[in-house]
Amino acid sequence: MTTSETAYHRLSSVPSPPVLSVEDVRVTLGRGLHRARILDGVSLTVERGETVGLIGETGSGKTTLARTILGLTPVSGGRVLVDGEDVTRLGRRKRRALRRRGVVQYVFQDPLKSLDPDLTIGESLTEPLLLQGVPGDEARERALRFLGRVHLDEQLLDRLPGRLSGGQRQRVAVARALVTEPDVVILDEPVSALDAANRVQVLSILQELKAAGIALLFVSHDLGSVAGVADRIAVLHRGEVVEVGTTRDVVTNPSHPYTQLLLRSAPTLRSASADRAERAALRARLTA
Ligand SMILES: Nc1ncnc2c1ncn2[C@@H]1O[C@H](COP(=O)(O)OP(=O)(O)OP(=O)(O)O)[C@@H](O)[C@H]1O
Repeated sequence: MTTSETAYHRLSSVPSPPVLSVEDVRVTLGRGLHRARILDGVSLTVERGETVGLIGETGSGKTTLARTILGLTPVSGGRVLVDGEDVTRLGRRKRRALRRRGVVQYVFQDPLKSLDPDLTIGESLTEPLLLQGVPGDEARERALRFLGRVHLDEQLLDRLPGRLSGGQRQRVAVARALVTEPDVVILDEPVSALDAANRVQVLSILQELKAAGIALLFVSHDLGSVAGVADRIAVLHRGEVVEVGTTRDVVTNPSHPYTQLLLRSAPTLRSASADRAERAALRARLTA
């Protein structure tokens, strides 16, 4: 959907379907004795222009869900609709075509994974567009525009990623995810590897993208960084969504013990660090 179509849907009374709809997804991975259910009946939607935070501890299945949305991990049940198209049923050729269209983009925790170390920043930003057949001049113009959107100077265009700071690299990775004007961007721990100053900068860029109506799925173990950006939060625990609600509701009135535990472990959301005994008691309830 183009930007003007998105604006039309926002202004008109025509209900627009979610840009991303994960429906009762089950994923089983591993072989033999190590085979395990990693996602168990996960459902989640991201509406146009909405930012959804997906939070959960290490091993809860966040990256597996992100990979499933990208069509990289096969499902054993359920479906994933991107702009109404079930990406779990696509053949390899259609999946590649969908990827080339850049409808869903992905930003990794480590920006070096999103950026080819041998390509200049300019080449990294224009590559997805040239693959789509966008003419060189237009691709360069767009690359420059999106570099500006992440508040980076055009002088960086000729540099290699290795000559940028971690924070600059992550902003380039965000710009690269945006150049194809995707319907939804998945950000997998986008600020976890950054220092405090860069974290604040990237989070404020995410706020701007959100204000510009780009749909974001912000994946993180850190409720604190997600809460400042997300409209809604889904909590993943051992492969199941145990709670989903508006950020305000989840933060002020969490219903699941696991969410309560995450909140008590997020010092930025509490005036004082929580009592260790309180957290231990919640953990005991979860493992009981
Ligand atoms: N290919 C695989 N085969 C078997 N098990 C896997 C595979 N990939 C992931 N897992 C397991 O699935 C579970 C969820 O992993 P996943 O990486 O999705 O979690 P996560 O929430 O993203 O964690 P992290 O924050 O550490 O990245 C883990 O227990 C992991 O060991």
